[in-house]
Formats: sequence, structure tokens, C-alpha cells
Amino acid sequence: MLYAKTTPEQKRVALREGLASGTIQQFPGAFNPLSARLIEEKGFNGVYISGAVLANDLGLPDIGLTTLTEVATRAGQIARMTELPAIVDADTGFGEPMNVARSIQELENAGLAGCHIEDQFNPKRCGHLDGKNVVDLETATKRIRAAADARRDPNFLIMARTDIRAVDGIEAAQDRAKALVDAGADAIFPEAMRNLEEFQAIRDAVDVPVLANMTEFGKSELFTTEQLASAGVNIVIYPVTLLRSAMGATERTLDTIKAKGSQQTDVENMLTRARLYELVDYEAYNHFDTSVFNFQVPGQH
Ligand SMILES: C[C@](O)(C(=O)O)[C@H](CC(=O)O)C(=O)O
Repeated sequence: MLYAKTTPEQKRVALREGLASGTIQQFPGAFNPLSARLIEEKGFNGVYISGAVLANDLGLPDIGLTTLTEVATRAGQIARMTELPAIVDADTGFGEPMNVARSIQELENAGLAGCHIEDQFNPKRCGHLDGKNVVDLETATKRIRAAADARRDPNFLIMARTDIRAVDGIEAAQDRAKALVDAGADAIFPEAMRNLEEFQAIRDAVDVPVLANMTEFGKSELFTTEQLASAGVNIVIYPVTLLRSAMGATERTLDTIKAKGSQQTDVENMLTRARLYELVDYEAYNHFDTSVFNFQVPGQH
């Protein structure tokens, strides 16, 4: 009950071990702390916290409008509710390299296991839209160097995301990935790869873990974990998938209520009261007194 028992330090070790395990790691995107619980219960390796989801949840587009405080606070609320490691989308790092350094320390404080910092210009765009721009190599590597230098826990994972593929092509993405690793990145997130060969090209260029972003309605086909693993990918995120599913169900139920005057026909698709209580561990709270204070008071037996 209450928050996770696993400490942020332990989660960071678990993330590193997972990445080194040789098994592709699956990180679905939680859209709130409760969905992180479900991700854990279903046996996934970790929780992804998407910048698009955090922005969209506030009714905003994903163009860099959210602040470090908002992201760290919400990501922390999600991370503390699961025993799994959580990694968060830190966009461009929320400013200049010095701001990036502070962002890393705040995300460590919030209990995250790692984050990714990207090389887009501000205002950033969704990685799967056209018309993106990337910063020059020096600016991109400074962000990563600042991030790597700032962390206090050496296991906090600094992942470099590059959006350069859409701007300058796959060879430029390979070159940039190499430079970002030289600057201190622990892993590479090559955004908007067109096919498995492109993932393989990044894999061949670097010797750190490679991430695949399996976001729907984007530029990448939705490959299976088996396909991705065969192209050398180590970790896959499904960033907006659960928000899209939940909002799809929400829209359908609203339409049902409107059309039929009742939600009755949708009830069978809902999480039951019992299941919801199970996810929030209701029973444990009910038994708090008996489990915590179940000892013999001296002199009273
Ligand atoms: C990964 C991503 O940055 C995110 O915010 O989750 C987005 C996801 C999306 O918009 O589908 C991205 O730019 O790919």
C-alpha cells in the first residue's frame, strides 16, 4: 500500500540490468499513476512517461509548453506508484545546458530512473510530424554533456534522442548518434525511423542500448518486439497508446450515454468496482490497524 517500496536507486539498477539482459524491454506509457500500477501488474519491464501525454492531459499540444516543475511533479507521482523503473520524456531539457543540468537533478529527486533529452529546436514538435528542426551538433552534444555531468546517481540513465533522421537522413542520424554517445549518452533514441533497416543502421553505429518508439499514426510501422529485437533494438516504448485507448473508450461511453440515456450497454467494458479497488489495494488500507498494530501491548495479556 501507499507508495512503491523499491527505491529510485534500486529501480535505476534494475533498468540498467534489464537493458543489459539481452531481452528487449517493453515500456508502455502510463497516463496516470493508476495506469502505472496496471503496467506493473501485467508484467512489463518498466513505465514510460510521455511528454505528449503529460501535455495532452492538460489539454495542450506537445510543443514544449509544459514546464520542468509540471513534468517532474507528475512524473514523480507516477514513478512512486510502481516498483518498476520509470523513464520520462524531458523534451529539449527545458532550456540552455545549465537548465538541462537542473532538470536532471530535479528528475532524480522525483524518483525517475532516467530520461531522454532531444536535439530539436524550441519550440519542439512531435517527432512524427513534418517540419521539425534540429540544433547543430555542438548544441546537441552540450545538452547531453551537461545532463551526464549533473547526475548524482551514476545509474540515472541519460538517453539522447535525435530527430535528425527526418531532416538530414539516416546517415546523419548514425553520425549524430555516435557523437551523442561520445558526449556521454547511455542510450540512443533515434526518432521516426522508417523501417527495421534504419534501426539496424543505428544499432551498427553505436554500442549502447537503442530505443524504438512504437507510437501509433506516426512515421514508423508498428513492429513486434521480435522484429525490433532482430534489428538490435533493446527497449521499446508505447508512449501514447494507453491514453489513446482510454480516451477512445471514454468517447464511446459518452456517445452511449448521450444516445441511449444510460451507460448500461458499456458497463461490461469497464473496470469493475472490485478490480479498481484491487488496483488501489483497498483491502490493505482496511486492515492497516490490524496489520501494523498487531502486537501484544506489554502487561496486557
Ligand atoms: C515520444 C513522444 O515524444 C512523446 O511525447 O511521447 C512523441 C509521441 C507521439 O507524439 O506520438 C513523439 O514525438 O514521438
